[in-house]
Amino acid sequence: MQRLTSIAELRRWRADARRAGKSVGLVPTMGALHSGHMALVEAARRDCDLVVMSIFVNPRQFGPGEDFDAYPRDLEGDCALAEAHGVDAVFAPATEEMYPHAAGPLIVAGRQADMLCGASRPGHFDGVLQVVCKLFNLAQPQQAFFGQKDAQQVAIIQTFVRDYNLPLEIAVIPVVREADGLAKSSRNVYLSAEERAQAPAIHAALELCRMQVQDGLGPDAALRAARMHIAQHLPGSRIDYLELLAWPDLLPLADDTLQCIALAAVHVGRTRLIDNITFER
Ligand SMILES: Nc1ncnc2c1ncn2[C@@H]1O[C@H](COP(=O)(O)OP(=O)(O)OP(=O)(O)O)[C@@H](O)[C@H]1O
Ligand SMILES: CC(C)(CO)[C@@H](O)C(=O)[O-]
Ligand code: BAL
Repeated sequence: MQRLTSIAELRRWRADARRAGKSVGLVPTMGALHSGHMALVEAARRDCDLVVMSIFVNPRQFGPGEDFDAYPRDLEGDCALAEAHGVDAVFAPATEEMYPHAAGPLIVAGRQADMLCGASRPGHFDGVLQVVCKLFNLAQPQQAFFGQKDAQQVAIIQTFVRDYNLPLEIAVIPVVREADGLAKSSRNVYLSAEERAQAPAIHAALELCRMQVQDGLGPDAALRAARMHIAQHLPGSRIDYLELLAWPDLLPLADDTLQCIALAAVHVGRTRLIDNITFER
């Protein structure tokens, strides 16, 4: 596996792939890799000749007071795991390599960024689009792989790719969970033993919401039941949002909505966890 740290090295790697007639799959990550990331790698290996993974904790998607400094970093462990899973190249640039200027031209995410995580993390999705756009331009992948765990991110990136006619396909990989239902996340390491034991209540609440809707209950009643479940099973937590929307456009449910998504962000101690499930009504 090749380890690339400069933009020039990534460009050379990409040019070699083109000369060899190989297709490229990009897996963008912030590192602290787990089996959720590996599901993205496996899909990329199935679909593409070569897989490049980026590992970059992108400062521009963190707001003031967020966990940029505390975010788990383990480049050596990540590279070993990536290599063991057949990643061909890891691109792990320094911040100055990606952002040589203090301020760059901003990409402003549209309507889909005004709610959910975008409402509590203003500017977050502008930062995501900025780094993702640079990675797409550098790696020029035929496909880029993202996790459904970050559902709003997926919707915003898909809209961006469509609106700007970017020449690549976005592949979306289902949420990988622990045996008890907790979505795998690099931030799970922040949880205390007690918080970790209670955290599966988020997924259980989303499932409860799904069952209620599929049993014919209205969205408000289903969301109330889900909120109550979290209050009972995750005492001391704070719900940032818990919503039921149409998927993938993230619009309010209409009478004829078929594809739904139940999404939650919950503060568990000092950790903010997100999760979602999609289902048919
Ligand atoms: N449990 C998971 N299942 C599927 N995809 C995942 C999962 N966790 C992360 N991913 C995907 O991996 C990619 C990189 O995510 P990232 O490096 O932010 O990891 P993360 O575990 O989501 O971290 P955090 O929870 O701190 O945001 C994203 O596309 C994300 O959706
Ligand atoms: C897509 C991404 C790697 C951009 O920094 C990040 O938002 C993430 O890990 O989901
Ligand atoms: N996976 C989303 C990246 C973030 O929380 O900044």
